[in-house]
Amino acid sequence: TVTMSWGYAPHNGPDKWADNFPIANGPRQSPIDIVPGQASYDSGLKPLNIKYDPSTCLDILNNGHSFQVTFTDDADSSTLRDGPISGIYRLKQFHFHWGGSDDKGSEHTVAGTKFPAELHLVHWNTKYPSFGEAASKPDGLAVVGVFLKAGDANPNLQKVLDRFDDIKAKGKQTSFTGFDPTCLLPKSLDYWTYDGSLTTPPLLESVTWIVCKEPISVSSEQMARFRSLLFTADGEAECCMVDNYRPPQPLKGRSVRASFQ
Ligand SMILES: O[B-]1(O)OCc2ccc(NC(=S)NCc3ccccc3)cc21
Ligand SMILES: [Zn+2]
Repeated sequence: TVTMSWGYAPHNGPDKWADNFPIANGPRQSPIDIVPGQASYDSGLKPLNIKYDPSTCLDILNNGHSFQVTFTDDADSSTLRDGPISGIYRLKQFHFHWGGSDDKGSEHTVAGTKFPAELHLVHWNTKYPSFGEAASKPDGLAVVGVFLKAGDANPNLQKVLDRFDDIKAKGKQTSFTGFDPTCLLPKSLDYWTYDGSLTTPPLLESVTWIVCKEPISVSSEQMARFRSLLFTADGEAECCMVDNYRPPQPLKGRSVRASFQ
């Protein structure tokens, strides 16, 4: 099968994904616009229980759609528990989505507000044997989303950005160890949660979304660094990696719950 070269350009971007991935028009697609006034506070929601082990951090990769930091997930070393989920979910990778300017870039929006970027920490349910298996189950994945807001430089984020010279082009990968992504979480772990999907093909409807209310900071210089990455591989005409976000999708009757009042 010729895997479709999906992307974010007019010819292969979000408006074209349904051609090869009909689930793009499914009942629980992501991202969504979160309207705080319409979210219902659920006192039954537990606080997030996040425990990451920096020794599970493996490498950093430019996959042509974003850059991702990947973790070894053959043990319950870096896990997400409680919150809206049951059982133990293991951290697999984190990545970002961002814009070509500070007025756009996040996938989720808050009452229509776009942030310059959004972090996704991807976890899979250990009731399944692997990430690939879990990715096709309705309770298979749990993704923690964190908004990035323009402001002071973020020294923790800088540790990741300092490796960009090694992964500028699509397919580039370099070792990246000893990083604890807890340092990328906001002070408050108040969150909204709803049932959704991957926001990139194959758009599988297997994600319990957990979107933090509080953003973390990023400076405009740091955002410029994100935009210095390339969608393209060495030898191809250079195309800056920007606007790698899917716009909000129809809620289709879903409810969004809040862990806070
Ligand atoms: O929506 B997201 O951008 O944020 C959350 C999230 C998690 C995972 C992905 N995609 C992955 S891991 N695809 C490869 C794959 C997909 C399915 C099976 C095997 C392998 C994208 C996103
Ligand atoms: Zn993502």
